[in-house]
Amino acid sequence: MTAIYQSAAWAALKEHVSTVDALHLRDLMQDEARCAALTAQHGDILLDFSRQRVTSETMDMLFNLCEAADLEGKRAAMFGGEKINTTEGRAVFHVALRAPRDATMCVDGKNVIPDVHEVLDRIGDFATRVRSGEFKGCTGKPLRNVVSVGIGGSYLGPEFVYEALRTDKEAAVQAAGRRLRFLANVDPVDAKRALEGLDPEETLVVVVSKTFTTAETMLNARTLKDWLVSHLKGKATTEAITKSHIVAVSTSVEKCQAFGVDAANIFGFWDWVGGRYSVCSAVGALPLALQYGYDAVKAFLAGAHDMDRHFLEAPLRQNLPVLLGVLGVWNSTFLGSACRALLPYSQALLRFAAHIQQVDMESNGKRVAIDGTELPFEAGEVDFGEPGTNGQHSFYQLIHQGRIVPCDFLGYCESPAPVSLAGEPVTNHDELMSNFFAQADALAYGKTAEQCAEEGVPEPLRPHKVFPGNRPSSSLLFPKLNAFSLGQLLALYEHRTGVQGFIWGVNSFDQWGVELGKQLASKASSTLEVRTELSKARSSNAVPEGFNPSTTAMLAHFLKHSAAGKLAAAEELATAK
Ligand SMILES: O=P(O)(O)OC[C@H]1O[C@](O)(CO)[C@@H](O)[C@@H]1O
Repeated sequence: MTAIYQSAAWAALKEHVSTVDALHLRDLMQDEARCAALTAQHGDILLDFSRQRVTSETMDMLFNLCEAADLEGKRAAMFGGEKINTTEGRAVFHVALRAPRDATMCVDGKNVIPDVHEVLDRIGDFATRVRSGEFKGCTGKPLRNVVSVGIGGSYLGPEFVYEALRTDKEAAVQAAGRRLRFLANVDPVDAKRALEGLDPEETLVVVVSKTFTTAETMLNARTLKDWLVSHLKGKATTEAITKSHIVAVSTSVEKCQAFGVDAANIFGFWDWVGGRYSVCSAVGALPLALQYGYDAVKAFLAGAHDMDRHFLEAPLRQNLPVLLGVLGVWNSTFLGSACRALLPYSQALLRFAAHIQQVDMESNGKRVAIDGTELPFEAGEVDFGEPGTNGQHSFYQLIHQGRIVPCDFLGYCESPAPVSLAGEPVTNHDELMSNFFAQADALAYGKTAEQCAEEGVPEPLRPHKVFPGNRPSSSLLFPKLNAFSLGQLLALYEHRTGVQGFIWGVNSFDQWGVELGKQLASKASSTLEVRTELSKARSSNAVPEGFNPSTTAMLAHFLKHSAAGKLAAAEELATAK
């Protein structure tokens, strides 16, 4: 297959850029037929991409590019369980995690759906027993608190969904009297914050790790095990404490058992689930079912599945993930915007951008094509975002008058927590949404020097008050935020990332780029080992070996200034033994 960047479709788009550069959204938005054509709908979800710098010709060319990239073939291969993650020799089958029980979806000729639902059933049963108090702590107390220990894909997705459902009426009822905390960072501050105010007798620790080898997660898991044992040791054996207070989610049952987790308390998933695509597995399903009940999880999975069907079956021109994907490729590869802003006008989605940062940037932040050849263009976008209207008072100055940053605006017609004050002309949600509508238009239309003059802006100030406009954005309008629509939103953005990777010809499902930093970190960590090198800590002037001059100097500075803390820690340990 010809490399996509050598295709006629790619060359045509390159050529077409100058045509679009001669146009301004201010004029394009006057064309009602164009605006109507640049919308798409899935059920009650409306996507309006008329504020994208495209004409119908641009869209035709982008769909030619999809054909040249064999997008539909690659999509079918993914849904067919083929091992499209060639560098790891794995299928990419997160869609199977949310398929109905009667579906048949195979990897290596084996239908994986029975296994998927066997784990989901166990999660439903376990969550019900913990929430009812049938499954108790080792001292007989109900386990009201859950601390989910995991990082990256074993944390960001579950936390995004947890935060999003906190203000959902039904979910809030189900969460009454319960606490769910996340511990991701190896920074001891994160452990302190996660455990703040928690009674160990009422706390269940869920250790979440696809590999069960990630350094941060395993050290945090040992730290929390130590916390439980040190507080409960007078009341039960370590084995009994572990059996009642520690469960695990992983693809490696053996490693979980080696950590001491009882086999009945291990919830598996499979290597065909990428970490950053794992929120629909036990990674998300278990902590969320413990907090909100299993019905919320079922609704979330059903929403994701609904979007999977849409992605698989809808014609490309009416296919929301495909439209968002091709527009992302157009803005970044052809119009040269390296960044993209995710702007949910919903405070409940405060952790959405963080999750999509990993989904998108760990997937498409690649320098070589899937066959290993170097790419002559930059793949991947730099994603960032903040809920509206907060972002308006932070980085919107730049997106209006600084560099061009394509934006995705997300909004909901209904608020999960409506407020309307007597005497106020609009409800609080309407006030929020008026900004949702206004900001996209302000970016598109801008304000000219002539308009500034008409407003009486003094000459010298005009250049500062001109808004160039012509800044692209898409607007997504959902009816309301609940577990089902959250599943739809998640799958929409997962598939958007997949579409871009399929077009760019990269492997969106591996992440070799995270390894070097980890290797160097474990090398540095061995230098900073305290417990066995008690003596070394005393002589804080020990010069670390094996590093470049600047790292050596920094390590020496760190050792010098942290020796005191370490000495205290080491002596405390020595006396404790
Ligand atoms: O779930 P695990 O195996 O602990 O990995 C955590 C995260 O670390 C990464 O491998 C990156 O380092 C992510 O891809 C993954 O989501």
